[in-house]
Amino acid sequence: MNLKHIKAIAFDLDGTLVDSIADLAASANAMRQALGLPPLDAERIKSHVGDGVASLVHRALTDDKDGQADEALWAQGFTLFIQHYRANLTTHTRMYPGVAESLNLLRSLELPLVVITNKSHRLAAPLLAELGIDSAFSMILGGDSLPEKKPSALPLLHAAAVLNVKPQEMIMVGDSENDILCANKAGALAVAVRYGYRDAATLGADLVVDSLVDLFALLKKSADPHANVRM
Ligand SMILES: O=C(O)COP(=O)(O)O
Ligand SMILES: [Mg+2]
Repeated sequence: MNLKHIKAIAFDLDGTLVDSIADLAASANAMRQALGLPPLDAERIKSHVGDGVASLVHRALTDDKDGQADEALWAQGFTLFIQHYRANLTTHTRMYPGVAESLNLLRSLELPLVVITNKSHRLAAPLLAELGIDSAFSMILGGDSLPEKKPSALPLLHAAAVLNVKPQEMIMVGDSENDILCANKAGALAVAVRYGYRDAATLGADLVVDSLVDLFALLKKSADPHANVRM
């Protein structure tokens, strides 16, 4: 695929734009403590992140990736988690190195930028606002914005339709299998970041980058009429 044809870029949030593990782990452990459960390791909680808050609460209560907590316990846990996390979206959460700079650079290429996350919209939007980068994005799709979330192609297809571009003209940048599957099913270019919550080398992305600055450099080069960048 030639990067010259790229007309819009979608970004995953957790593990791609921001490192949110410390705050997610603190909220999961505050929930566990309120329910009389011992704390879990942040690394353990990291392995439970990626399919949205409802699923994280099940996994954090059972400490099992496929675990389903009892319905009443889950409902209590969900409320406790959201209360704590809403108040601590950016206590420790920061952008990864190069993110703020690359968003500005990418905007200079006049490409619309969107966020497609499995986090609830009501958490994702204020998180981006607190970090001062919400205005970089023309759309923020949360895991609860549409009937299906990643790994479904729906959020990416929806973004493409709203932006009036073909999914094949979009890049999805992410850190997990959900992002790559979403991109593949939509027909978009799948780019993985090496620093995220999963091992990027195993995801089967079309391209793996060390930083979003590298992605900008590739796009800029391919926009140069004298360059011939193919991947
Ligand atoms: O909140 C999650 O579970 C993961 O969110 P992400 O899709 O931004 O990685
Ligand atoms: Mg992610």
